[in-house]
Amino acid sequence: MSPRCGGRRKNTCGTSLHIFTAVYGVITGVYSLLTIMAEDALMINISSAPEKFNKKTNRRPLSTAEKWAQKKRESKRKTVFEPQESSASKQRKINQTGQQHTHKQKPQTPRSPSQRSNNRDTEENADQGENSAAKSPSKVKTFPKKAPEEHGDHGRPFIKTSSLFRNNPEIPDVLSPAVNQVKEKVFTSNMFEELNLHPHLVATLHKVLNVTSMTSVQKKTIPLLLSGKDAVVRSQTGSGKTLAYGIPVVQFLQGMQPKVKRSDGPLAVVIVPTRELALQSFQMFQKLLKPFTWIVPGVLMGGEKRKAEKARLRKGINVLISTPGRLVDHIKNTLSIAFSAVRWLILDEADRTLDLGFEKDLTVILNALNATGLARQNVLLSATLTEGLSRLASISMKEPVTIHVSEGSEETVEACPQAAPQALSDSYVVPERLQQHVVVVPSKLHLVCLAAFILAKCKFEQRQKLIVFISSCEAVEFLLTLFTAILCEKPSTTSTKHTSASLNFYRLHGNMRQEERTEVFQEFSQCKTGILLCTDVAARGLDLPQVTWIVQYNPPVSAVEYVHRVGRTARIGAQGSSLLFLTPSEMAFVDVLANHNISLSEMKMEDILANLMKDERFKGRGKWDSKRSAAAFEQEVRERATVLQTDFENYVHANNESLQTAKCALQSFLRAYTTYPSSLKHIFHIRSLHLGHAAKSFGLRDAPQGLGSSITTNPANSKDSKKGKDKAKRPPKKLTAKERVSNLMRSEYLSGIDGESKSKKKRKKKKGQEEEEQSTTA
Ligand SMILES: Nc1ncnc2c1ncn2[C@@H]1O[C@H](COP(=O)(O)OP(=O)(O)OP(=O)(O)O)[C@@H](O)[C@H]1O
Repeated sequence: MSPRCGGRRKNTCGTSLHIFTAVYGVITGVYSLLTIMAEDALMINISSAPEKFNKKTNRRPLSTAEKWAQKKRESKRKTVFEPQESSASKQRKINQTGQQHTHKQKPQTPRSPSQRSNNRDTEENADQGENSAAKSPSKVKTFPKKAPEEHGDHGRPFIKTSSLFRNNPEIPDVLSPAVNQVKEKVFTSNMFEELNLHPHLVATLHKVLNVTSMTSVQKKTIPLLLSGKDAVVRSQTGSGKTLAYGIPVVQFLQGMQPKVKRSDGPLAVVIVPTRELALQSFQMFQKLLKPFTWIVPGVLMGGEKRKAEKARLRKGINVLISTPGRLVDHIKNTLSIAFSAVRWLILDEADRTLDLGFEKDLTVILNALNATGLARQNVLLSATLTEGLSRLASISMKEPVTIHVSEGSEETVEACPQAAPQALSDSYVVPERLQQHVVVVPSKLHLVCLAAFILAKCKFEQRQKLIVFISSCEAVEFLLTLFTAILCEKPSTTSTKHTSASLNFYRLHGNMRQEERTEVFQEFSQCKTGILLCTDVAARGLDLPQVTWIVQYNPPVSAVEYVHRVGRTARIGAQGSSLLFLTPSEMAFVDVLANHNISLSEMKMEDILANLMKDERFKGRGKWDSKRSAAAFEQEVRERATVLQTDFENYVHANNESLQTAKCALQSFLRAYTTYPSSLKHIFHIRSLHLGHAAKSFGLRDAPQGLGSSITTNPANSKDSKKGKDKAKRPPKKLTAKERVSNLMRSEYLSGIDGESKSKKKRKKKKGQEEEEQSTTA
């Protein structure tokens, strides 16, 4: 080729290049404008109020008029798009925006498709860079880098996932130390007939309670108690401790001479920490006493009408089951309660009863019982015996025998007089067929991860029954409303594949009315599938049949509470699973559990989120088909998680009421977070929480203002502050850690008089005395 020709050609090429560049510029400009509109529409969608799904397309629709109107408004506020701007400077801007973006949603600079894809790459790279800089790559789990095809290059509408998946702390591998998990055999081959019980009692066990062979703890405890000894009993959750004390009490009472009369009053007193547990024990005694109609069981618990309880006490209750607070209430206010005949005192879940707030009540009860001077048998029971228990044992028992069901078989059951209960408290026993898991989830992703897990279990699997433990009553209420609104939504008519089961949510916490609590307890006991969102009020003793999963959405305050929570499943030899949610900063809790011989296996957050692929309601904006790459799959999962989170946020921000509920729930969560004991503060410290990320887990786009000050305020004072200006002006009372724990406990275990104001107590006392006077004169 000659240089001339070459030159001409060069010139021709140069001219063509100019024309091409101009045309390209126009096309790019138009294309960019269209894309901005599309992107803005997406942003509008993210921040707008929740809208109903379009059943045909299964998308969140946004009318063109809305898009344009919003676009116009947005364009006034936003930086004007400048097509002339060099891509390098635009990239700088984008990077700055990306760096500034923490948890505040800021107006975004519009970007061209290629810039958006670059930005996505940059954001991902930045995140991965941060991660890898801090941690060795082998230990760090990150989402795979996106393939270019997922970045909008195929014209897929773009979903902004960055705020949910960006700037999260890294997730190190869980290294659960190997432990020698202690095992207890649940059943023995021995039958109840061998115990020389009343034949009607044995028949009742067979026919009414449907039990034939004894469990290990029953085999050891029943004969010991029948021999008249005091006992401290520890055996794993769901091993039959209730019958272990119920059978000897009934056997003893039915054989009493002269025959028991109602007018004898209480002969056995059973103290349990929660109302539901009181109800459960009462129902068990009702069944056991069926053939012995002259012995009357009765229950007293907070939330019930005192007047009715008094009337029943006056008529006579022989086996009295009560929560500590309500019994103290009656001891102080009801003249007709007399303990002169009491022969048995049972403290079920004794260590919990001893928890802050109940020790005083227990002292009042013990003093009232001791005043009669009658010989009495005392029994303390729990799956976990703690230090406080030895103190109680020493003041309330005579030479107690400690029963500890240990590894192997019934032969290894130990009965050692005077054994110090705390010697047994280092390693806890969990049911052998319980599969324990832990998942490490950054705060921001907590909400979608829980939702994905619930959908996976209760929507796409058969006959699953879940209990989800949450740290505060307000958070339970909030999640119930949110999940009911978003997860229970009617599925698309176009996809019938995975939409058979509907989700049934229940809730249980200490701020509910008693009738409601009882109703929920009964309903959830009987249901075949459902999700119970609850506080620790349901952690102890409750025997809810066929629970398949325990989810600890907020970590427990101790290893002891962990054991009791997971103990709501895998009961009496059945199978069950548990899942503990931890944030990366809370991972050391795994070691705390390992110190008590509890070992967990890891479940991956990504695997849980991947369950969203089964739910077409949350699908991303592009066309998804299963033949695409693993990275595309990962991206689709992220998009679905973002769609779900967006739905949550839209719901929360739709009106002031839902916004306040979310803020209140976040506040109570933070308040609960301050109540971890000092021994665990290095793991669960309020300072290690990222408030913005925590806010996201309550569907809030920002951390509300003034959170820090409100979480140190006494919640009990909040009502007072509304009463008058003077009170509101007073600086909030700073509480000690102990007071804060105590407040929390009272709200969870409200048992009648706890937590009431002094004036209210006074009024009730006066009313009680009046009633008493009336009834004695009548
Ligand atoms: N010998 C038995 N055979 C079969 N089932 C039994 C037997 N004893 C008790 N059960 C059943 O086992 C379940 C668990 O019993 P229970 O609630 O007494 O356990 P627990 O040890 O008190 O548990 P937790 O420590 O959680 O309070 C109950 O449904 C009970 O009816």
